[in-house]
Amino acid sequence: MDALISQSVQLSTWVDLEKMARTPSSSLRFTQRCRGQQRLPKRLQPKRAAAWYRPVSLKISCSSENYPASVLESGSLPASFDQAVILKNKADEIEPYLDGRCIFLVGMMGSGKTTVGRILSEVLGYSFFDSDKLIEQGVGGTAVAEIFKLYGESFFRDNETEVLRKLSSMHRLVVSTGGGAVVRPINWRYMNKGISVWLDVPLEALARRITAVGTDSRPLLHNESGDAYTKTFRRLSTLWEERSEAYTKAITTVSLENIAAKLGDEDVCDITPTAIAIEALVQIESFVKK
Ligand SMILES: Nc1ncnc2c1ncn2[C@@H]1O[C@H](COP(=O)(O)OP(=O)(O)OP(=O)(O)O)[C@@H](O)[C@H]1O
Ligand SMILES: O=C(O)C1=C[C@@H](O)[C@@H](O)[C@H](O)C1
Repeated sequence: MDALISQSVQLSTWVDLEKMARTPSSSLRFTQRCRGQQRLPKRLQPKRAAAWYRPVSLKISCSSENYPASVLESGSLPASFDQAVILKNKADEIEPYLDGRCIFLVGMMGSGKTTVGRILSEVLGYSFFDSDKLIEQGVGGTAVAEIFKLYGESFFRDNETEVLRKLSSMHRLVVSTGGGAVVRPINWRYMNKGISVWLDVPLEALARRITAVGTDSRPLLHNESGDAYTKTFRRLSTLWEERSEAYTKAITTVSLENIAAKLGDEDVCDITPTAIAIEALVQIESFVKK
């Protein structure tokens, strides 16, 4: 036990968070889906994810600076409209209301916390942290799957709580949390010092994304049988039953089904990370302006 304790995260020594947080993400790039992409049968679609979106130059886009950022709320977003402009306008509009509060993204594994979190940090001029990565650094660069194997899940969870505690005392961060961070009530005390945002993605879409990138780095998906999609979907369903209620403790929710309905998309997998980031800002706005 002593050995375990001595290996637990010493945040003050393993990473200078304060210093890193003073350096906001530098590359300001925005993304947009390639609309011309050929449709494949659903089960073959996951590989689209990585190539889905292309960078959009903000300089070119900014000509339509005063376009109403509430366009997504009204559900009237034209398919070809430059989402990067809407995103940037919305970020500029709400940033002063945040008062430097951190944004904690929660959601099942594969829900896009890292992808969307990076976009949000860039447009808000915040720093981005991935709590899984911080835990790995704290355990000498050991991968999450290895930490589970060597020391067990509760060791991992203790370190996760410590990381969240530390991050919650800081400002101007966007944090991508681990999929299971919602389970411990104490973590909510830390995350809700800032603004928590639940990315609510249907299980089928999660299973497709995760199958596309593989389950090696996700220890909780290792013990199922069957083909990759089926076992991922099955395990996600069990985790969902255990956790769905916990996710509702988030201060705000971004539902991909709601976005799909607003945009007229029939498939949640067609929603770009940029559109999800816009909706996150819209939801955060309704909380901070309350
Ligand atoms: N809107 C999206 N559409 C399609 N694919 C996406 C979208 N958002 C993320 N992805 C893809 O899904 C996978 C998981 O995304 P990401 O790593 O951002 O999720 P996460 O919630 O941080 O996952 P984890 O909790 O397991 O670390 C990645 O391959 C990413 O490219
Ligand atoms: O859903 C979960 O419990 C996890 C998700 C990952 O982000 C990691 O935090 C870890 O693999 C556990």
